[in-house]
Amino acid sequence: MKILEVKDLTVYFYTYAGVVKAVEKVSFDLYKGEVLAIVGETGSGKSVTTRAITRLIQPPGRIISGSAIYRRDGEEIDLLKLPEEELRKIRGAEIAYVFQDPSSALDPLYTIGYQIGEAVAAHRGGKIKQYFSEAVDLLRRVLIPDPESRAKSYPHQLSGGMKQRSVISMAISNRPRILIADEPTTAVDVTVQAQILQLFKRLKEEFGMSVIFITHNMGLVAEFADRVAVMYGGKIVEEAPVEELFQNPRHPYTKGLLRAVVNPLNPQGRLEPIPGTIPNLINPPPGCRFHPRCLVAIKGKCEREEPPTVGERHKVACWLYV
Ligand SMILES: Nc1ncnc2c1ncn2[C@@H]1O[C@H](COP(=O)(O)OP(=O)(O)OP(=O)(O)O)[C@@H](O)[C@H]1O
Ligand code: NI
Repeated sequence: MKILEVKDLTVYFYTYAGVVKAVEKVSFDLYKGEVLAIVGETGSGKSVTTRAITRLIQPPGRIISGSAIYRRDGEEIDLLKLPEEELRKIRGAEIAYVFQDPSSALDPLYTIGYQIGEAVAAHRGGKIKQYFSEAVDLLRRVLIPDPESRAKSYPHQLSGGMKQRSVISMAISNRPRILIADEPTTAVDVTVQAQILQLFKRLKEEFGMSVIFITHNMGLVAEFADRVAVMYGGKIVEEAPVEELFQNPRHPYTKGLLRAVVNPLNPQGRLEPIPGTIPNLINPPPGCRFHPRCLVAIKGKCEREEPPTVGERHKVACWLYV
C-alpha cells in the first residue's frame, strides 16, 4: 500500500547567479512499512526533495509544481496544497525528520528529557513534565544506556552518537507513520550508523513505520533498504528493489556508482565521485542531464531529448532502454 506518492515535484532556488533548478519533475512512491534509500552525489537534490514533501523549503527556494499525496486512513491529502496550519500538525508528528546535524536539533539550555517531553507535548498537549517517564522510555528504545540519568543530561554531556539517538527518540516520540532521515549517520562511526539503521528497521517492524533515508554509504543501503532511488542532477534516474538494483543496475550513472563501491580500497562502500563534475543546475545540460559524463551516450539523442522513465518495479530514465 502506498503511503506517499510524490509526483512531478519541481523546486527552484532564485539566486543572484540565476535560477537553480534543484529538483525537476521528481516522482516516487513510498510504501507502508518499507525503507526507501535515496542515494546520489552531493548536490543531486536528495535533501531538497525530502524537505519539500512537507514544504520545508526556505526562500529563495520555491516549490514550483507537483504533488505529494499522503494516504491516511483512506484519506488522500496533498501535502503541497494543505493549509500551513494543518500541515504543521502532520509535520513532526505523522511525518518526522532526523536531520544531518544532531547538535542543531538540540537546545543546549535544556535537558534531553525535557526536550523529548516538549516534542511529545507539542502534539499531544499537556505539561512537558508529565511526559518525563515517556522520555526515559523513548531513550531506552533507542538503546541509550542508563536512560534515567541520560534524560537529565544536557546535550553537551553526551557523545555525538548519543545526541543522534536522542534526536531520533524525539523524532519517533509521536510514532510517525513516515520517518525521513537525512544522513542520520555522518556524525557517528559506521558501527553506530548500522545500529541506528537496525533500530529503524525494528521500529518499522514494530509499528509499520515507513522510512526514507538519505545516505552516501552503499553498504548501509545494501543492508537496510528495501528499495532504492538514485538521484542525479535534480532527477531520479533509477528506482528499484535493493537486490535488483545491486544485481542489475541499468542506468549508466548507477553502474558508475556501484563500480566505485565494489572497490576493495573502499571497504566502507562510500560513494566515490565518478569521472566528470556534477552539472551546473542553473544551466543544466539539455536532454539527459547525465549525458556529458556518460560513456555510452547515444549521439543525436541523449544531448537533445530528455529520456522518459520506463518500467514498473524497476524504473529507469535512460534512452538505452526506451
Ligand atoms: N538555499 C539554497 N540556495 C541556492 N541553492 C540551493 C539552496 N539549497 C540547495 N540548493 C541547491 O539545490 C541543489 C540540491 O541540493 P541538495 O541539498 O538537495 O543536495 P543533496 O543531494 O542533499 O546533497 P548532499 O549529499 O551534499 O547533502 C544543489 O545544487 C544546491 O546547490
Ligand atoms: Ni543533502
